[in-house]
Amino acid sequence: MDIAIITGASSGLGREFARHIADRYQRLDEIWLIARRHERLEVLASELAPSTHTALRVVPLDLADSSSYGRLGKLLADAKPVIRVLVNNAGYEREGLLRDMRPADMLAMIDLNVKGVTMVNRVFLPYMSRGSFEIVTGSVSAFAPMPWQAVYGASKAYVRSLVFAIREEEHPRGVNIMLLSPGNMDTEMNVRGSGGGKIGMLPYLDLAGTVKRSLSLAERGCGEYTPMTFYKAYRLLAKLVPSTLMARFTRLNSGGANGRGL
Ligand SMILES: NC(=O)C1=CN([C@@H]2O[C@H](COP(=O)(O)OP(=O)(O)OC[C@H]3O[C@@H](n4cnc5c(N)ncnc54)[C@H](OP(=O)(O)O)[C@@H]3O)[C@@H](O)[C@H]2O)C=CC1
Ligand SMILES: N[C@@H](C=O)C(=O)O
Repeated sequence: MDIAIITGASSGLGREFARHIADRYQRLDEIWLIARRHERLEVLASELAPSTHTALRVVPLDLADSSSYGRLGKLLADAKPVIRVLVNNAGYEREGLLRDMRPADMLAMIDLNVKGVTMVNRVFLPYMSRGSFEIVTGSVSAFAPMPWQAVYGASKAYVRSLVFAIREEEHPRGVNIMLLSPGNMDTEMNVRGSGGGKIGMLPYLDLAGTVKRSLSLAERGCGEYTPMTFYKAYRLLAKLVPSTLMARFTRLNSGGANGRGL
């Protein structure tokens, strides 16, 4: 049984991936939609059902909760699928001065963006084989330290490092892993116009275009995709300039002394 799996499918980028995958890979037997909000996933599944022969499986899970990995392992052991496409996308973001942040928010980012993204790989990679590919959603926030988004940026820097390492581990058996590093996207996480800071004035990506291009690049074995020339230039800048100086620059873009939205 050939399947695709999308985490964070209940909104934003993940939901867009689900729509495109259902349309693009009509030969899949099942698509598994994972997120916490069960009803949202059910609505998406019924929206997609009329235009695909692929079965849609709603898998409501909290990927920040360690017990979910065992439950996924059990589902996989029962179904014994070949995972053709994996979109490891669920993410959580809260910002503020680290010394003032709610510990629960900080832990939620670490539990999902670091632990969850890592364990999704551990659980699913053994079921992927030659020709399969994974897209992991990182962020431009990984390129340089991000004052007022310190934990989120660091969690995405972890993702970036993880992806490039396991990409090499998986290459010999023909499984491609691609890091997608988006800039601003108008989703629940970052509703356009809702923040007071300067980051909100940076360009926003077109979700459909980003998803289409990501799938075609990952299919072809690409390892990294940063949409938009503006964010590619930022990636290059962050490579050339020392991190301490970059942090000063990103601090200004985060809203200066008061930070973004504070
Ligand atoms: N929006 C932006 O500007 C940018 C976003 N990103 C990254 O893109 C990815 C997608 O985010 P985006 O679509 O923008 O944001 P959304 O908030 O719209 O989507 C986040 C998704 O993650 C799911 N999710 C959150 N927490 C958990 C959890 N504990 N367990 C399982 N699923 C969870 C949410 O579903 P539910 O709440 O139902 O669990 C939702 O489906 C994230 O990794 C984000 O960090 C990167 C760069 C920029
Ligand atoms: N979530 C984003 C910003 O708020 C990002 O990853 O840049």
